[in-house]
Amino acid sequence: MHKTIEQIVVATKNAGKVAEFKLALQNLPYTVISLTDLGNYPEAPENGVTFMENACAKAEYYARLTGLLCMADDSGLEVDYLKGEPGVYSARYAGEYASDADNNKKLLDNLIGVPAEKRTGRFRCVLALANQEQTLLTAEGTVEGIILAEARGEKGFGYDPLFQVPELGRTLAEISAEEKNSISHRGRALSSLTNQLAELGK
Ligand SMILES: O=c1nc[nH]c2c1ncn2[C@H]1C[C@H](O)[C@@H](COP(=O)(O)OP(=O)(O)OP(=O)(O)O)O1
Ligand SMILES: [Mg+2]
Repeated sequence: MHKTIEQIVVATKNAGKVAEFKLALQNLPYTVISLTDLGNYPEAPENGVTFMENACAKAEYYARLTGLLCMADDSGLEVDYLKGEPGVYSARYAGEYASDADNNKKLLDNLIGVPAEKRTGRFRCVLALANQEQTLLTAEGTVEGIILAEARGEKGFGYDPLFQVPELGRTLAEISAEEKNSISHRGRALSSLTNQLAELGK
C-alpha cells in the first residue's frame, strides 16, 4: 500500500455503525462513503467463528464488489455469565432475522435472576481494511460493562440500552455519539486503525 489513501468505503449494512464511523472520521483527510451511497449490494457472508475472520471476509467481499478500498466492522457482545455468548452471533442471537429488540429480549431472558456482579461483559470490535486483493490492516477495540436488567436510553443501536459503562453510571444509549465514540470498542478500534494509516502515510 504505497499510495496515499483518499477514500474509504464504510462497508456495513448497519446504519448505526455508519453514523458512528462518519462522525469519527469527519475531521480526517479521507472521503468517507457508505455502502448504501454506492448502491444496493447483497449482504456479505459471515461464516467465520471469530470477529477477525468475519471482519476480513466482509472487507474483502465488499472491496471486490465495489472495486474500492473498504473498511468492515465485525462486532458483538460477550457476556461472561453466558460463557462469551452471544459473541460473533450477536446479530443473530434470537434467530437469523432477529431485530435488536428480539436480541435484547433474549439476552434479558437468559440473565433473569442473575445478580449485578455476575452480569459483566464487553463489546468487542474488529475492523479490517481491504482492497480487491487482500486485507491490508486490522484493528481491535473493547469496552467493559455490565448488562442491566432493564433497557435505559434511546440513543445508539443494538444492545446499547442494556450496556452500562461502570465509570459513567450510564448506558451506551444514554450518551451522545461523540461520547460513545470516545470510549467504545468501535471508537477504540477506529483510532487504532487511523493511527496505523497515519504511520503508513509518513
Ligand atoms: O456499539 C454497539 N452497540 C450495541 N450493539 C452493538 C454494537 N456493536 C455491535 N453491536 C451488536 C449489534 C449486532 O447485534 C452485532 C453486530 O453484528 P455484525 O454482524 O458485526 O453487524 P451487522 O450485521 O449489524 O452489520 P454488518 O455486518 O453489515 O456490518 O453486535
Ligand atoms: Mg452482520
